[in-house]
Amino acid sequence: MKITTRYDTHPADARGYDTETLRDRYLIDGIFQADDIVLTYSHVDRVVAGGAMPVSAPLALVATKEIGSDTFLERRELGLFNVGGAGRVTVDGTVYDLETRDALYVAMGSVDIRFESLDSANPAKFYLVSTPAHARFETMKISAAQAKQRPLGETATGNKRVIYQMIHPDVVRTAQLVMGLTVLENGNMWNSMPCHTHERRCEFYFYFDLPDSARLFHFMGEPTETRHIVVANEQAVISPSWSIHCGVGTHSYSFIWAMGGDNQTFDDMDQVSLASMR
Ligand SMILES: O=C[C@H](O)[C@@H](O)CC(=O)C(=O)O
Ligand SMILES: [Zn+2]
Repeated sequence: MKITTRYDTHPADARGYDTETLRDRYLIDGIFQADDIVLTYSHVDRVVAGGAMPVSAPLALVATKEIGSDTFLERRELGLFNVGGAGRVTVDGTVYDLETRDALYVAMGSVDIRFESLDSANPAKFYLVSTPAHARFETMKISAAQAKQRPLGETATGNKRVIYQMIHPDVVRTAQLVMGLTVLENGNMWNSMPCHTHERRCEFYFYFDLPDSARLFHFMGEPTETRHIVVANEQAVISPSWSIHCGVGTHSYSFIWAMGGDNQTFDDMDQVSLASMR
């Protein structure tokens, strides 16, 4: 298991970042490495995000010095989505089989968490997001069919998509974590446009279903100081609470969003008018 630390930034400091510094601070690359768990410990709401890709043998989630407790979930909760082949997650002996796009919420206090692939020729890829928690709720598997679906956008504006709210207060109780999947309809390229901020919560965007030859331009920054990061398939972007988060691809794609912070009120975004953006 590998874990890398990222620190938080003041919006006024981020204005002066060049491309390399922006990528170093906000882009998470190398999420899926065969037979390894690769994590980023962010000081943005202490979110830990990354991937587990078991191929030849099961992988176990263990605590590191960064986590600061005896077990990874002693004072944390975990949300995960399978974006690869059929996979299995075992939580303290209970087995959860996850097809691609199925999600699992793992409760605080769970001790023994193992990831495995059902077919090593088509390995599972588990995208993981963990936030601090101080109360235990129930571990629960959530399939895309169980999600609260929110169709949004239209073809004329290139943003026709369905938001699947999966780890969401209407579906499963959590301490703070909220997660879901957004799928763009083929031929639609814009996500989260018109865009928004929410100072009450940070957000992490993990982009996938993007062909290797395609790229996505993820926009971030204060609404009047926008910057962009060029993103490839299976990369993630850290969005501090002060930043917009939206993007346009050279091909349609999907992404998993995850939020942590003061509330779980999905619809309290501060909408940004296009005319005010710079
Ligand atoms: O605060 C909410 C999050 O940014 C996402 O739910 C937005 C999103 O998936 C979209 O508009 O496509
Ligand atoms: Zn948002």
